[in-house]
Amino acid sequence: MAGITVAGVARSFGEVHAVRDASFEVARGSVAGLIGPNGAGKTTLLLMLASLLAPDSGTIRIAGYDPVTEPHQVRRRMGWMPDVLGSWPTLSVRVALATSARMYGMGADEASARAQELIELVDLAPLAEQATRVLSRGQKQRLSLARALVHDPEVLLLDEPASGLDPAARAELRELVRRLAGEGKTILVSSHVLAELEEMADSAVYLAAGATAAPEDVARAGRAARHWRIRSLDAERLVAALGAAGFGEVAVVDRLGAVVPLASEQDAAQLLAHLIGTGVPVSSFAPAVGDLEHVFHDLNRAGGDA
Ligand SMILES: Nc1ncnc2c1ncn2[C@@H]1O[C@H](COP(=O)(O)OP(=O)(O)OP(=O)(O)O)[C@@H](O)[C@H]1O
Repeated sequence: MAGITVAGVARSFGEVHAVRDASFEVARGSVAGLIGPNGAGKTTLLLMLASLLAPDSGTIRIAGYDPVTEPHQVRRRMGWMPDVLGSWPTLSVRVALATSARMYGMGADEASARAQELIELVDLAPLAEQATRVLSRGQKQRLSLARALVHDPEVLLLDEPASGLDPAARAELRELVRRLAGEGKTILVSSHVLAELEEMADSAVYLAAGATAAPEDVARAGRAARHWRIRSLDAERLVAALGAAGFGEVAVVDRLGAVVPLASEQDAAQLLAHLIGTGVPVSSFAPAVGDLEHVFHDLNRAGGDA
């Protein structure tokens, strides 16, 4: 059984069709990225998965339970990290976490032990006795993640968890998410930072104008023509060789090298062999953007053309 199953889910707010048709599965013990432009319906979808908003139609299962008819079962097994932490501003980090733990039915001693574990897990020890209102945005994100983990849930829903985090904290978040998935948790993460998701997610759910992209469209987008960035120790020779190779127009030449549109991985392999064969000192040859970003742009372009 999948950790998360969504089939034909829709939700409107009056005339606004925030989610029109969402269908996807996230395998147990895996991380899925939830990707979509602003206003695509990501937060609305996550709220429905978290049992905080009822769908108008469709079915959702979280660890096998229905958030509409079995919200208590879902909340026991699901941790929700909202994009903005709404919390008790005057409580200390430690007391806020212990209070959350008490709300899940833990006794006082168990709750304070859990608070201590979580403070260490998200690296908030030096701030444990501070009121939560004095935390920086990134520190609040870490507290919010700790709160989502209080009851050791099977399924985690993270809405923009990396927002406001510095690069070191982002790297720690990635590691933590991977570790939690390794322990068997099912994790759905929404983020606009696709390079971030690239390193963290096993799969991706693309949402545009309230609808998830069909798997065949995602596969097609993955195979579509894309830009490759090529660097050489001798930029002039590279540009001359590219012109002569006839693989397509060089799109950009800048201090980071040349960017060339190529129809397929086969073309990329052939061009690389050609450049090396003609003696161009190539120092780097790679897709200009990651796979997720490539698919995201291609799907949005295709959606815009429709
Ligand atoms: N409570 C509400 N009442 C009316 N409209 C809403 C409500 N919540 C969301 N919407 C609308 O539904 C659409 C989807 O919003 P949602 O917040 O789910 O998008 P999102 O993908 O999370 O966007 P972002 O990436 O900008 O956070 C938007 O047009 C939004 O204005």
